Amino acid sequence: MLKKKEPFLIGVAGGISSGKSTVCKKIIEELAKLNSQYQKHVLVISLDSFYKPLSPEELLKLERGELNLDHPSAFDDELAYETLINIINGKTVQIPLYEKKRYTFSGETLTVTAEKTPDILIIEGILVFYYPKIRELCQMKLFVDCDADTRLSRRVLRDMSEYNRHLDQILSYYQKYVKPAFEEFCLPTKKYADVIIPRGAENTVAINLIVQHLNDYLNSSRNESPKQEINNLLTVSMNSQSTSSMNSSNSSSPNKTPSKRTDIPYRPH
Ligand SMILES: Nc1ncnc2c1ncn2[C@@H]1O[C@H](COP(=O)(O)OP(=O)(O)O)[C@@H](O)[C@H]1O
Ligand SMILES: Nc1ccn([C@@H]2O[C@H](COP(=O)(O)O)[C@@H](O)[C@H]2O)c(=O)n1
Repeated sequence: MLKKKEPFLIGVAGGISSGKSTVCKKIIEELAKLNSQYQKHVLVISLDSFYKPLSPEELLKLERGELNLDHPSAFDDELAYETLINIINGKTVQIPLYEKKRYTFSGETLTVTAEKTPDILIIEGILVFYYPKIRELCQMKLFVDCDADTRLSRRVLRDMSEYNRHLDQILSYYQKYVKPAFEEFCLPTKKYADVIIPRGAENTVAINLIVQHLNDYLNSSRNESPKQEINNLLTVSMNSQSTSSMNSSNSSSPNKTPSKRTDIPYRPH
């Protein structure tokens, strides 16, 4: 059996509640429709999995609305980068699952082993393109564009219905931290995107172009045994883990060469 090709890394950035996760799901669904014969493996990782754990003092600050979870320093970008590198190099990694509602990690992790190395790896989050090392690792960069009113209204609905947060708390946090951080750290990274997606998952033209490109990549990366059953789609979302399946065709390879990363450091165990 020939060695499996390393995963194709996609970065998906955009403001809060812009539709990043929904775009990821849509890409996966549409890819599955194009590929009917072979199991493919797509792994979506949220940058939320790399929030720095909060100390009891920091949790108290958060309760007082004095801790900024939208600032680049809130994430362990080095750990996120190393995790991506290790997945790309076929190493076993543990990805912690973050619970937004409780501002903490659930204690559960998703294990990605060499056998489960994905064909396509997606990292999504507000600041995915802020960190140069992560940004430069991405072979395809997508920025989900959505107006601020829509994002805020989605955020209010989500925080109230899913996380039982109070309206005044949500709005003051938004004004104090979320909006300024979007303007200072997220929006300026839009320029790095290969594709800017207005209207998110509803933008079928953009989604279809992206999916076609990925399908070409999948069909040109057939250096694994064709009948090899690769584990199903794995999705790590902000606060949940779900598994579903996705198929891909192994038929006529268009032999296209997707953009290739260079200088990926090899990280031994
Ligand atoms: N194109 C869209 N039209 C309408 N609602 C959407 C659209 N994209 C996402 N949503 C909804 O907005 C909310 C936030 O979307 P999500 O994909 O979770 O955003 P993000 O991952 O950027 O935080 C969800 O309730 C989702 O169903
Ligand atoms: N426990 C937490 C941690 C972060 N947030 C907010 O999530 C936003 C980013 O996630 P998106 O899915 O909206 O991109 C960011 O604005 C954080 O303030 C949270 O609500 N709870």
